[in-house]
Amino acid sequence: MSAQSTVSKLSKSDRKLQKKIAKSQRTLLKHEGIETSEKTTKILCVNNAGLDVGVSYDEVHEVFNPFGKVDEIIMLPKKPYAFVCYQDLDSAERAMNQLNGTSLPETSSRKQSATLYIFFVSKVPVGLSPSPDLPPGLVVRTDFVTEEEERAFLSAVDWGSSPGERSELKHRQVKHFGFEFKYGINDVDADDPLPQGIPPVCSNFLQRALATGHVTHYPDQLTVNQYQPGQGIPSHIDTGPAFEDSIMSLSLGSQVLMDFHHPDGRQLSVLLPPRSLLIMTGESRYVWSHGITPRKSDIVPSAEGNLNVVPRAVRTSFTFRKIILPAERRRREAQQGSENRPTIPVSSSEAEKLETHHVHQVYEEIASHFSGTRHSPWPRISEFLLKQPPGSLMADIGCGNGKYLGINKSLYQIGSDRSFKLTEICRERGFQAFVADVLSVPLRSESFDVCICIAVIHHLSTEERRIHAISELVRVLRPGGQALVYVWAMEQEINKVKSKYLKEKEFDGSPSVRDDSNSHGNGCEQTGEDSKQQHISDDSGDISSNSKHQECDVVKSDNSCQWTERQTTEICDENSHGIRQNSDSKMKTQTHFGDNKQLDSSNLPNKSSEQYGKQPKELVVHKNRTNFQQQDLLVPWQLKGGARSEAGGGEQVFHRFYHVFQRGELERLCGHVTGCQVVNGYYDQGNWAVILQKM
Ligand SMILES: O=C(O)CCC(=O)C(=O)O
Ligand SMILES: [Fe+2]
Repeated sequence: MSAQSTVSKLSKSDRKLQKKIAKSQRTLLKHEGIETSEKTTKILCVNNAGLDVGVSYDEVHEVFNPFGKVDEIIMLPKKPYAFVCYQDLDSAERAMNQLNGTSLPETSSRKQSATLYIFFVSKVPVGLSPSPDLPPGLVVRTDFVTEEEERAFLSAVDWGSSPGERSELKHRQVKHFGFEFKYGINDVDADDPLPQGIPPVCSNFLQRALATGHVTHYPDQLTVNQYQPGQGIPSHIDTGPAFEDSIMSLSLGSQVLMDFHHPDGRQLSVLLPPRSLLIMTGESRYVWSHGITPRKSDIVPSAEGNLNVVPRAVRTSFTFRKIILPAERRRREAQQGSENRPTIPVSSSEAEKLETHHVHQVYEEIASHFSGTRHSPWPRISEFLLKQPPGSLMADIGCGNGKYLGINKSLYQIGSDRSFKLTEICRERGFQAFVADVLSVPLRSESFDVCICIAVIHHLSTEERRIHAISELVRVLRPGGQALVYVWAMEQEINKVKSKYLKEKEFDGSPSVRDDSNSHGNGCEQTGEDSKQQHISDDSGDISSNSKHQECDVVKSDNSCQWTERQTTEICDENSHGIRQNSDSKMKTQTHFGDNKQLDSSNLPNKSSEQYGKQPKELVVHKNRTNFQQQDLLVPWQLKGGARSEAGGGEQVFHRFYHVFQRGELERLCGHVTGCQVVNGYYDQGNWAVILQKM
């Protein structure tokens, strides 16, 4: 019988189901990179059985378990699908045949019934199976110790003795040798060695590890971690100033997938088989964070290319490090302090670099915490929006968490922000938002009646770039259209009246996040301390940092994605240099603004290089709630009250670049942009504002 005649024999409802399944497959392939397998596999991808649909783990188990032994159910935060992994192919096939197209009924957490569309998978999202690539500086040597050595290592650790040297952390058991790693302070005390040094059983192994050439110092500190199946370690970077560069981890007893995250959003999972040695140096040690997602099994491709679910057994890892002695540490810190302090950029490429590190990456990291402190719209901005005639087309360039997108519901409005995570928050709140840089707004010229740009331009680090941003706002406006621009003012005290930003200090004597009324990205709190690389395996009970990565690194849910794409293309100027997210590489935060030709070839004044000559001028860290001492500075943002960075928490203090504006400066910059005029300029609570009109 030909395939054609089989198809024609299908009932109408079967054909409808086939269509729905095919559509579901296409969506998951396009947006999540999940490929359907033609062959039967043990792993089913079940669309509409995910957490995002309001389906629980128990429900999935109850429905799929009757068809055979379920090894693992994997559900990812904010995803509409689940993976059901069976022990054998027959069970997976039976479940597929019986359940495809059936529905889970409505529940209190699910307003509608959920129809299941199921297919076999040959590939699972990044993070669930090992990647062939490794972060730079990372080496994995398989079979580095024999089974006999493995047994000897394991029996050298007496878990029962020496209370104080051993701790039962919520997610694993830990024992230290040489020096205790103190999780409370994320550091070691070099002046307080433990009575027991690295066990002699390790000597032979350590000689061999040094002979690989990847390790430069003989270790003097050992942390033994023991994980039961289902346990893990939160994502972290081992404290930079505490240990030398090379860190080694020997895996014993069980395989595990170790997850690596780059601050730009890339993520990889590395398979660590039992008896393998992992060595982290350079970028993989200092820039990427590593962690283990608490799961009972790992998905590992077999030699034939099938996906296998491999249960985890008890895994014991020996992590060897060399501590940096206090005098050397002080010397390095002093040297680093003078070398690494960012300077005021004198070229476009320096400016890009500074903004990447001290604006874009910071907002990506602090997005949720930042958004949580940004609720109340500023009255004069609301007033401006409410004045716009119904049906006007409004763009909010640098819309943050979208707090101005819902003010005037009679407008057609769209937001853009450089931070992917902030646009995601906008979408969760039901607003349209896309990722774009203010220097290259992918909106058609002369198409908007009104646009606002609140607390954005002060994050640009040269005058050319600030002028260019204003010219982008003017470009998208139709003739007669108006733009409202707000920037942070250098003057925080006018006629002896202090801004709310300064006054906040007097409120309770300490800076806090309760400065929502003074929003616009300025309100922040300070510690006065410089940020440090930190070891954050605090095990304070929160392992959510791991799942957070998965949440934020996968592509947007298909509905919002299609919706946003459609809206963007409708008003997108083909010729503008828009940022597009690269959903294949999942490098959301490393999108660069396109073509800066306009910027470099323009005859705009190059103030920065003239002004500061050839000597690099260091950026100072501003002390929050005080008057500004200079115009270009770094403003600290501290994650507080249990807030964690999106990358898992390592650094708690972030520094954002600001150029605070002097009186008249914003108007002067607008004067460099042709085709517009300033119709109003005013001071509003520590900010300078202008209303520009396109001529
Ligand atoms: O278990 C492992 O392999 C890693 C342990 C680790 O990262 C640590 O203790 O810092
Ligand atoms: Fe570590």
